[in-house]
Amino acid sequence: MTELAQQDCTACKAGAPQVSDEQQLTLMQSLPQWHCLTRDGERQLERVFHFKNFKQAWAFSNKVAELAEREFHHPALTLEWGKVTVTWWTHAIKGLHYNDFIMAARTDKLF
Ligand SMILES: C[C@H](O)[C@H](O)[C@H]1CNC2=NC(N)=NC(=O)C2=N1
Repeated sequence: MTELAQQDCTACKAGAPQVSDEQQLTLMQSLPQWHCLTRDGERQLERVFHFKNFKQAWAFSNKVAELAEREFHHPALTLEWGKVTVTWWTHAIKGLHYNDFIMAARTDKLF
């Protein structure tokens, strides 16, 4: 099986299937630093990345933003001194699509 981070996102629009609970369990094994939570009824993937200072956190958040724009799939990013919280989910389906797991794996490669 191709590593998650090597896979490409697929075009996703309203009506696309969310990943099942079983798929989620399997996929999360490749993302040990991430956790799955539910906010406003929507499943999301989230990881907090830690840095020595604000400047390093800022640089990392820029890299994630550039990745998102390239793939046209965008996270929530919370930038703080020494910390970046990255949250992936798919707005169009109000939950988790396979793309979100690919993007989380790609985010790990930027760290
Ligand atoms: C208008 C809509 O948000 C856009 O078509 C794209 C852009 N980036 C996106 N990013 C995420 N995470 N989910 C989306 O549904 C999404 N849709």
